[in-house]
Amino acid sequence: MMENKAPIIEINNLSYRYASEDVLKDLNLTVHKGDFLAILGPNGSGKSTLIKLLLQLLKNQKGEIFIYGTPIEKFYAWEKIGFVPQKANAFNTGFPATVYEVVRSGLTKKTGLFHFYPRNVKEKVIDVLRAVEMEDLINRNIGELSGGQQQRVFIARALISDPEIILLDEPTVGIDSKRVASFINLLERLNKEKNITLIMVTHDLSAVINQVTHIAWLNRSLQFHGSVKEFKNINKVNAQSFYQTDLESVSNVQVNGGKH
Ligand SMILES: Nc1ncnc2c1ncn2[C@@H]1O[C@H](COP(=O)(O)OP(=O)(O)OP(=O)(O)O)[C@@H](O)[C@H]1O
Repeated sequence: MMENKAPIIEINNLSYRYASEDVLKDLNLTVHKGDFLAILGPNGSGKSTLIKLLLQLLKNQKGEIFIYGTPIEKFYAWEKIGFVPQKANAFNTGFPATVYEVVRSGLTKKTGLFHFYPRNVKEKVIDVLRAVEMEDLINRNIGELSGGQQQRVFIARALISDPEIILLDEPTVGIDSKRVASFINLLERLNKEKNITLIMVTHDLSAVINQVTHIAWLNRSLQFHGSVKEFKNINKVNAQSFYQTDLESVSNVQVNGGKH
């Protein structure tokens, strides 16, 4: 059972406000090793704020976050945590960087380790590009790639420091729906085969429900957190008020595994 797995992120009574606006209210959430967690919720529900707090781009105001049991303010092993931003199509065709250079830039946190071993860097870049099936495009200009391909490059960039956790903030925005499926399958593979814990903000429940292991439904406070099985069970009981109405209005999801 998942409860036997080690908790790697523990959020206790976390609240956050910008100016006079309470954005996160009294959040409690534990993520275990190997979870593939989708964070869903309406626009403005605090999803990105939560990710920023987990990356310490924002500092805690109230409540605590522990990573591997360490209070996040005292956590320094950031190479264990990768981040994939919402960046599909972020580079135009003239952007002067190759796929190789973009992936290599993910090593900045570990420069000390790789600085004197340029050959190893190249091997490592090829290795992570292979993991996302992009090794053939290593010398291409990043701006010439599709949004979906660029996101794979960003996954490779996150993978290069051998992270144990990857946070993703709406990684499929701007990617056409055919490619979203293969992108989510890639994430599932990283989760299952490399046992990387994934925490992904998404609007698209139907695209991820068969791959993720857990769902957190956020609307400033946490409305639900549990396994996909528990989520489906709740929705059988409470389909109208929760699954159908709330989520469909947010994301135009087609429930029951419908394609779009
Ligand atoms: N830097 C900021 N200063 C003031 N208010 C902010 C700031 N960033 C976000 N907010 C507000 O906080 C609320 C939550 O924003 P957040 O980006 O966390 O939501 P979200 O769930 O990620 O939304 P979306 O799905 O639209 O991306 C919103 O009302 C937003 O306007």
